Amino acid sequence: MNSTGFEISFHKRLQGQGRHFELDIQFSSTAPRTVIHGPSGAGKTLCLQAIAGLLLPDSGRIVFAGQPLFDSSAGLALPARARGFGYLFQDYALFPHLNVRQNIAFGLRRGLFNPPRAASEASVEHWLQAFELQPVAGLKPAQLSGGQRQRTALARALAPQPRALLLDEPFAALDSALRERLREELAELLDRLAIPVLLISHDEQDLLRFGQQRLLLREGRIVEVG
Ligand SMILES: Nc1ncnc2c1ncn2[C@@H]1O[C@H](COP(=O)(O)OP(=O)(O)OP(=O)(O)O)[C@@H](O)[C@H]1O
Repeated sequence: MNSTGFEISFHKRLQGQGRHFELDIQFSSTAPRTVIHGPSGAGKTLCLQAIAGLLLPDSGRIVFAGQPLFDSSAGLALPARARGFGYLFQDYALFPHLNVRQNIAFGLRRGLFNPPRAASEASVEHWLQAFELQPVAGLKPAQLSGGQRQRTALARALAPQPRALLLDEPFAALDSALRERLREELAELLDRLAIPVLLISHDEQDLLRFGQQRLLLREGRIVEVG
């Protein structure tokens, strides 16, 4: 039994517009940082969504830290909010009508942890400071730079103290200079937080920086583990 990382084995068939796509995912991981990489269209985002609870597999098991989150044979499918993961979407999915502070606070009010108001405010201030977002705390996402948007989304994912972080191409929306800087910043931050990370990317540099364990995904299957 792997009681610290992911134990994943599931199947999902998606059908749409005369095409179909099959995901048949099997891996287990104990490394603090795992990268799933592979070409565009390989199924990386769908795989991460299934682990997060945003996509329901047809069958199989998804276990984290020894706890089953999905088990088709037992009729178990925990909803996303009960899985305790922080999730960073490829386009960050910030709420456009909320400012930076409100975006970060959102997960605290709605989340599993539901802390008292004072603790929630302290946590938001902590993350504003940690990511140097105080000067833009009152701005809406459309008024932010790419890097500020990414840091806001990361702060929102981290504020509820998730037990693991799921990152979908965290640097893809950034220009190359900023991408390198934020990659370094995030790697250092994650070292300090000691929180398990599952990251998907098709960028070789992400693989080098984050890929303690590397899983190559092709056509819906993990074909290489390194
Ligand atoms: N609802 C759906 N119905 C049918 N096929 C789908 C559906 N959603 C995604 N797909 C297909 O599944 C495949 C995998 O998509 P996915 O977004 O997971 O790829 P990816 O590896 O994350 O790609 P990228 O690196 O470009 O983001 C694609 O071919 C996509 O067209």
